Amino acid sequence: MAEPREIRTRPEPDVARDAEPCAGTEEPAGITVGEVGEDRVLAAVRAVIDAHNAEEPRAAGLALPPGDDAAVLRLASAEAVLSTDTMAEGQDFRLSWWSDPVAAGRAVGQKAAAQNLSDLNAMGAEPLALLVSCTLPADLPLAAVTALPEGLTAACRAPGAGRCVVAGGDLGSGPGLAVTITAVGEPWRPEPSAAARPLRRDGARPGDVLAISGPLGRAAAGLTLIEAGVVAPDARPMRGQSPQEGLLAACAAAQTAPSPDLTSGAAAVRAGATAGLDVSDGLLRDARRLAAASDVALEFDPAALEEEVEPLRRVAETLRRRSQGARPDPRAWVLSGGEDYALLTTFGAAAELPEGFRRLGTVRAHDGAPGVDAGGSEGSSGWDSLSG
Ligand SMILES: Nc1ncnc2c1ncn2[C@@H]1O[C@H](COP(=O)(O)OP(=O)(O)OP(=O)(O)O)[C@@H](O)[C@H]1O
Ligand SMILES: Cc1ncc(C[n+]2csc(CCOP(=O)(O)O)c2C)c(N)n1
Ligand SMILES: [Mg+2]
Repeated sequence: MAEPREIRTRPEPDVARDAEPCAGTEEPAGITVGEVGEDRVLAAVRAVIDAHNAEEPRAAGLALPPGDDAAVLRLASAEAVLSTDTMAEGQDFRLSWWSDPVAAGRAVGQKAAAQNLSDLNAMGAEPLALLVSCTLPADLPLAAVTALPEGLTAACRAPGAGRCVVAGGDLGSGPGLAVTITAVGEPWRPEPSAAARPLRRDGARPGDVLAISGPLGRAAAGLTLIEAGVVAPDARPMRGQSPQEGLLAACAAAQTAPSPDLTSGAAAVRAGATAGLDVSDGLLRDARRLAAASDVALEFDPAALEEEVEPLRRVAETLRRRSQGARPDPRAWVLSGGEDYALLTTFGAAAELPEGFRRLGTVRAHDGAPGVDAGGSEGSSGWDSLSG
């Protein structure tokens, strides 16, 4: 019989098994997925997903719900927008960050959904369905797996994603927890009678304004804070906290359960954005991708970058005080941290930036090769999914 895997302060298995049942199932707390087997894990997962899919307007979009070899989705548009992304234990999160398997499962589910929803948002598309494939170690507590769809469906209830169903998935076993999501969407229209126009990376033109839709560097700061044991992974900003504790909690939340603004893609399309992508691998690395696709140079405004870095200097200061030997670099968090899921966008010079967008710089013609000018920090590499 497989022992439940180490999730920091998890109770001793025999004690846990006599305790309250696992949420949403009749199983004792602490029982593992290997002990209950595929059918019972699937039943627990489906209970959460089916309840989510049954609510209007989502139910109206599912012509055939999960349960057959594939689901059938109703599309209004002639074009679908497709994206996929994997989150793997060790590379994207550590289960050892959490003491509670339910909190761990919820956060992993929310982040896996959020990073995929962010990619659709970055295409100017409305998310309609997710397919969720899970690799589960046999010794993972069932409670963590039941919590996964709770995190997924919570992410789908964010403004901008309200029509998104979970159309199915797959369960398999392997040495580490991994969640792969495929997301399906439809491009937003600038206005009801206009043709759909996905937000691509290749439309930036010299003279355009470069803008960003959300905070930068927080997820990277959160990763450092959590790894140093300075902030708990489930810390969340709350009323009554000091502004500094609230900021530290916002960094933890940005890392473990990001909630990108999923209305920003539609807003960018309506405001006539010329190009856009979401910042997942670091501002400069992703900006270089946009510059290369559009064959332009992106010039960052030093004062605008400083505004992003400034609040994180206070985070770095707390980290230095509370964790001996820590050498945080708040500028590197902003420029190359990654996992921000903010929308980096370009607009024509005359366009009014939509609410929530801040100006970051200017698009210029390049003098030889596309690239970015960030006041001497251009060498910063960002995240590489194979070499870290
Ligand atoms: N194994 C693969 N097979 C086919 N296409 C791939 C594969 N891996 C990546 N791609 C394609 O390469 C492009 C860039 O991939 P990348 O993962 O960098 O996309 P992204 O969504 O911007 O990044 P992130 O994963 O950080 O969100 C995407 O269009 C993606 O579909
Ligand atoms: C344990 C642990 N180690 C490192 C990181 C940092 N990290 C992981 S993926 C990624 C970029 C986006 O990836 P992708 O392009 O695959 O979506 C970054 C910056 C983390 N979150 N947890
Ligand atoms: Mg992306």
